[in-house]
Amino acid sequence: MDNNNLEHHNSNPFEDSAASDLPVSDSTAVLTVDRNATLTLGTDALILLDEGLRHKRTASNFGGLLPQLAKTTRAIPFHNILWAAFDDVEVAINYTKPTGRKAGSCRVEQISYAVTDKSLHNHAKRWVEQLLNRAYPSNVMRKKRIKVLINPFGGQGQAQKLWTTQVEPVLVAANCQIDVEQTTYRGHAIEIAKNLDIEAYDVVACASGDGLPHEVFNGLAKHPSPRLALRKIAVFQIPCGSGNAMSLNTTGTASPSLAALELVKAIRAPLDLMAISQGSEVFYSFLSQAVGIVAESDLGTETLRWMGSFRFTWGFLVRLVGKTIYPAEVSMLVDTKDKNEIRNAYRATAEKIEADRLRNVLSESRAEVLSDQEDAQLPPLKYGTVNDDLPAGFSTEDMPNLGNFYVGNMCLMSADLPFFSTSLPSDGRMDLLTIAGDIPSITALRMLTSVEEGTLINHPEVAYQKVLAYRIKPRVAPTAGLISIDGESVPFEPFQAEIVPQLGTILSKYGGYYGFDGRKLK
Ligand SMILES: Nc1ncnc2c1ncn2[C@@H]1O[C@H](COP(=O)(O)OP(=O)(O)OP(=O)(O)O)[C@@H](O)[C@H]1O
Repeated sequence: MDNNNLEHHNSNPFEDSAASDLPVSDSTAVLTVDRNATLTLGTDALILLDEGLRHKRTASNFGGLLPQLAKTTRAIPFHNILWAAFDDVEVAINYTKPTGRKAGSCRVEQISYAVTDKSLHNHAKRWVEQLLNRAYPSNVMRKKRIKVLINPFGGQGQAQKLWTTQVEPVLVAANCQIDVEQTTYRGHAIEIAKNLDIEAYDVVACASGDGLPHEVFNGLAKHPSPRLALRKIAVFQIPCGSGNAMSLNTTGTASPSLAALELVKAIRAPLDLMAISQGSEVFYSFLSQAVGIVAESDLGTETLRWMGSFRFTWGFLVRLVGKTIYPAEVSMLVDTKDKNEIRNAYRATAEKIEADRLRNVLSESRAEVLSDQEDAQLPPLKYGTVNDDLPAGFSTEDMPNLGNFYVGNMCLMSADLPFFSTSLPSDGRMDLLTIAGDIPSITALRMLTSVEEGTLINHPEVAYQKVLAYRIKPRVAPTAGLISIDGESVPFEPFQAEIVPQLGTILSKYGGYYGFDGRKLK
């Protein structure tokens, strides 16, 4: 059963239905503790059977004055269990409990029971280890060593508070080793990642928007052993910014506390990065590049921050309906432009990964260390820079009516907007879509609904292709538009991008995909 479903089904933790989960025949799964309680390792959850702890206020016991013994059962999904220990006196279990509307957040709780019967101590020790094995399947790293970077200005200044109240307690309760640093200037995260002791950490977690992960990938790329640094250190976002696409794609949530749980439980996965060449610079993008409507919606709506994530949708709508165009010359090295092929391949991959994920057999498809054949340095650009002659194999198209040029390496670009539904973290390709700017307004409005459903690819007016590289030259004056790379503004000048397969590493709840259900593409 999906852990998520389990969480929802058991939103009332004292639900008796969980009792059917008990594997009564396996005595090693059961630990009897004091107060006549039993703790049992079920299929997906720890089942707690505790008698006589609840004093109910009912008419029959004089409004609670007489204690009423009630048999109670609590199910705690293994996924929510952060840590367990037995110290020869007590078994203590830390876990997260769903809280908030629609369980949109969680908080740390602890249960503890004494085991006074000494003859049970050896069994208690083994039982706790079994519980930890279920809470942390073999593909999930325990006690991660995490470098935490906090952008004090992230999310309109909320990041530090969100970290302290919602995230740190989860990581502490999971016995993670944490080392916290606030960024003090723009670009600070690049410096920190560049100088990171990569043997001392497993993860860099950014309590920020998408800006800090972008800097961390680029900082690791400047490390003395860049390829090893990008391979060994997993980059993670704790959603504390205004744009939290990375977290939405890798954890399925923009709630800092729920993302913290995924930081504890997610598995490592390779991520393709995109090498961007613009002017004399070369840097890496992990998320997206946009020219035209999306860039304007993202970057040109700062004054509408009060709208929250809706400002993006609003900006998009205004520009779509206004039929804004951004003429450009686009050259692409296309892998496939056959939408059927793209959809079918995605569906097959997503189904396989999801099935493995539910059976906990997903594991990182790549060694954590570089092999002898692999170079420790960054791979050279395959297609040169934007200043070189166009390499062979690129097809060039003049797009005088271009409205939207959007390239993605992840599925969701903001909450509920899966622009790139067929995107995969490491398929060695970028998803590139173009839409003319002068389409009828009614078509534009329909497209917006399709974006929300993840079916934008299905529109005949949308060109959707998987590409290995591209170059775009905007044909309007340099002051005429905006270009957004990973949500940050770059000069309105030609640039070139190429995919660098599996260069980076992330922690992801979904492993090799972003959780988008391929059946929705029909
Ligand atoms: N102390 C600081 N002072 C100024 N800028 C900072 C500081 N720390 C980080 N930054 C910069 O803030 C930028 C945005 O960061 P981030 O994405 O984490 O936040 P955000 O709330 O989503 O903001 P935005 O909407 O501006 O992208 C990054 O480019 C980063 O370099």
